[in-house]
Amino acid sequence: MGVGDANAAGFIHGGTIMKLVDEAAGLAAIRHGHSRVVTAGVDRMTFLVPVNIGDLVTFRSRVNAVWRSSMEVGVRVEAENPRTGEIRHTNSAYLTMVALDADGRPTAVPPLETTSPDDERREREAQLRRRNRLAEREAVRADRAAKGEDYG
Ligand SMILES: CC(=O)SCCNC(=O)CCNC(=O)[C@H](O)C(C)(C)COP(=O)(O)OP(=O)(O)OC[C@H]1O[C@@H](n2cnc3c(N)ncnc32)[C@H](O)[C@@H]1OP(=O)(O)O
Repeated sequence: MGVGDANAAGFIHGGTIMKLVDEAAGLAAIRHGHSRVVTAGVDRMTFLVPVNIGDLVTFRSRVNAVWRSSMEVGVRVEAENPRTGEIRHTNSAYLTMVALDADGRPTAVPPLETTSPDDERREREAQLRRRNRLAEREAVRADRAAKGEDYG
């Protein structure tokens, strides 16, 4: 990553990392669904340590779980200092991507084949994040309803 991507402190902008995370997630979802996809939500994005100017940054994305048209994609970001070879885990993110048909409507994607205990753990944790997200939405809806506020 170069100086054009950096902020005044000399670190790479979080927004630059987020854009590339989104692109990496999209590619994993397209590969799985064999269709075009859109980002429906970013369920989590963590910034563990900064990415420095000159770091070689790698984005690894994989589909963790599949529902009907939506998929959770996990992205792991690592930054390597090419002078020392030191590799740091800098970011993790979970995004929900939705597959679209030729008319732009959500369309079903193939089931996910889990082949290892790690795959099963990732799928289980993705189900947990989805349950938490939906439960939070319901809790906010109920709270607003109790106060007579609109839920957009
Ligand atoms: C790669 C990019 O950067 S694309 C640019 C950024 N993204 C966009 O512009 C997307 C804009 N949003 C949209 O087009 C729509 O809201 C869509 C396609 C995501 C969903 O459309 P909807 O009319 O709500 O479709 P619908 O209610 O049938 O839901 C389709 C699926 O999306 C899921 N979904 C919808 N909204 C969300 C959300 N906010 N978070 C997570 N999942 C969602 C639903 O759970 C459903 O999943 P399922 O089929 O696996 O059960």
